[in-house]
Amino acid sequence: MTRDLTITEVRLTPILVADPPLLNTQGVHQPYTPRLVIEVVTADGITGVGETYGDTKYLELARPFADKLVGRQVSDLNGLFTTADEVAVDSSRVLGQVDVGGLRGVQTADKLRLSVVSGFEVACLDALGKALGLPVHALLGGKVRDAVEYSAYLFYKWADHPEGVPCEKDDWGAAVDPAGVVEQARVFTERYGFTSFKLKGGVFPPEEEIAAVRALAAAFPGHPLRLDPNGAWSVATSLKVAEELGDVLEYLEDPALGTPAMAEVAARTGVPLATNMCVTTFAEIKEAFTKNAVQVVLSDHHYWGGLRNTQQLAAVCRTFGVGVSMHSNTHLGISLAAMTHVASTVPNLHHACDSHYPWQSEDVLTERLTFDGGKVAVFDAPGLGVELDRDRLAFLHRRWLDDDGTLRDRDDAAAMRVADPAWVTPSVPRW
Ligand SMILES: O=C([O-])C(=O)C[C@H](O)[C@@H](O)C(=O)[O-]
Ligand SMILES: [Mg+2]
Repeated sequence: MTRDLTITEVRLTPILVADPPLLNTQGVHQPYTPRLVIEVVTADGITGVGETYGDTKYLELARPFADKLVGRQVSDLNGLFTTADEVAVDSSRVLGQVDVGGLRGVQTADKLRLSVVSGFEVACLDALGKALGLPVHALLGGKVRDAVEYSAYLFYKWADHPEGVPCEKDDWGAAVDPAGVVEQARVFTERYGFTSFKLKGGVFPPEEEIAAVRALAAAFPGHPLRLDPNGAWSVATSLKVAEELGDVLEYLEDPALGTPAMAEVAARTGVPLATNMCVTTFAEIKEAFTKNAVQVVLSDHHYWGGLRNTQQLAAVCRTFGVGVSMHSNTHLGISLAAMTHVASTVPNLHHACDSHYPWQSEDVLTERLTFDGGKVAVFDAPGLGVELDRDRLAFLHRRWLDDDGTLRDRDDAAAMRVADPAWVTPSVPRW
């Protein structure tokens, strides 16, 4: 049977999804965070879905990009990149800018484009898979595992967003000390069966975060542990933490900011270093790998440009003997499905991937994805194997429409200022 894979329509739906008060070195998560849901429709009436960042700068690019795709084939995945290059990026969005205050490294025009392309690539792969009756992992060459392991992503957290701020309540409670962190980890294991743990650090002075990791090690002996202060420490502080926690850490994630500082730390500790901050583009690989600055790259299909670029990154890492795993920030089930498909095809994935999904009480799918024993089973249904819940999508879009603009761009420092008007983004190194 021949199929008409021509794209006849692209729908873009920006939404705001509930987010708990999770703390990081920049500040705190807003009560609602923007995401963009992308749908591509083919001449045969097949719809593919994708998801990416929904902040204004991404929407500004996604709209003209979407217009250019009408009339093209969903199978023309390579063409997405050349088409994206034709869309102008407002230089004020990228010059001297960093992503989410630096949490995802530098901001460049290319990275901005790739962050948009990734959502469309996933939507095209979903549509193509549905048209061919094949799961996305088959389009990527086939899965090498039937389930993908994720780690519990622990956060220091307030019980509630600041008083008076409209928000959705969550049932996780507060975690602002070692006992709270261990309790949160227990809930993660009970609800999802995770066996490895990552703590988002850079929030409290290093001694307190060392104590929290020590408490985790005592509560979960032998389980892989990670600590990620998002580059908040000096080289000296990073080395001190590495020395104190070296016996229990699987890796230390971005202890210090930038490749030269990471290389200095790496040269003086045996603890492996992971990053989603100094290697975030192909252009950054050469310096980091030749300086031996990182031992694990945390890929993220959103900003690396999609699932096939993630496979290419994994191949480069394999060539250099560098490990690979996955970074995550707030995302929904479409992206978790996409992450799981690509992760299932990467042979050299030796660490459990990060996922924020357990923190998201809201989704746009008819059925939430589930973790069993800390793993997500790889779907074998055509495409991504997920279905959009149009009522939920409309509800979350209505929230975005009703917002006066304050929540449409993620800003953890601004969210912190609601609780602490004197808060300024800490200069780095903070400790
Ligand atoms: O370094 C990381 O793993 C992240 O930046 C992940 C997320 O952005 C996390 O820090 C957050 O959302 O606060
Ligand atoms: Mg990180």
